[in-house]
Amino acid sequence: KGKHRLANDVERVVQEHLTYVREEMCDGWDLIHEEGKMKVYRREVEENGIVVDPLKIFHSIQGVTGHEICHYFWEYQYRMEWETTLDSTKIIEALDQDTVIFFQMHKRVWPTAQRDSCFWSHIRCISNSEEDQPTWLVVNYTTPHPLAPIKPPQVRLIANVAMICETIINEPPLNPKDIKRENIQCKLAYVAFVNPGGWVPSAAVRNVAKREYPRFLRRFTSYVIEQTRDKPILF
Ligand SMILES: O=S(=O)(CCO)c1ccc(-c2ccc(C3CCCC3)c([C@@H]3C[C@@H]3c3ccccn3)c2)cc1
Repeated sequence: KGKHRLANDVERVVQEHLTYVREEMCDGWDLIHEEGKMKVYRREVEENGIVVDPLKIFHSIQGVTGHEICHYFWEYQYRMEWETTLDSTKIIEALDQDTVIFFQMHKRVWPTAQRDSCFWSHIRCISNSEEDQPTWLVVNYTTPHPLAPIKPPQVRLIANVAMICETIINEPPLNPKDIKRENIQCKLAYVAFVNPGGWVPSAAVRNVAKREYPRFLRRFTSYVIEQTRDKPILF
């Protein structure tokens, strides 16, 4: 199938994330939260008085693959089962079998006005040298759309989010068919650049972010572990 109208944007943003995720975590990033294997980093950034702190979370999940994490993160039908911060989500356009456009209504976070979001969501497998497992990623990137008009008082979020996953196979058995879930783990990097799209009290949005991102990742990864427990491994 030919290239869709946003194919070049998707390519550019995916490459940016792939370059950026490997960036050293020293300069200017504060470790703001740690629980188990999850490390949450943040940089404090304000644009015109609006908090737009970039956020980076590194996590390692036992028993699931990067493909499985990305599958449940990207697929529409599971979203309301793990996303607790949404009032609604729907696909308003499919650009190809790996790229769709979502429109979402986010639950209101007092005292801020209600947010909505419209973003293309792209899933991709990047097979590097054949001996390792491939890298799977999902990118969610804000885009305007005629079916998602801005409707004040709702405020449009500006989000650029990536979930980038590697699959590690510990002590691979001779026959790949014998790989068990206790031999695999997913190492993920989650990057979120979210601009609330309108004024919010800095302290409020920083507290919400500090609480909600780890909670969302905890809940999402537990959901994937549950969903995949008795299923064949999806590499
Ligand atoms: O990973 S995703 O692409 C999953 C797609 O469903 C994604 C995750 C989170 C957001 C998000 C949306 C709104 C808000 C705020 C801004 C002012 C008032 C609400 C926040 C702030 C950071 C805090 C936050 C973090 C996580 C969850 C909810 N709240 C984040 C958007 C997309």
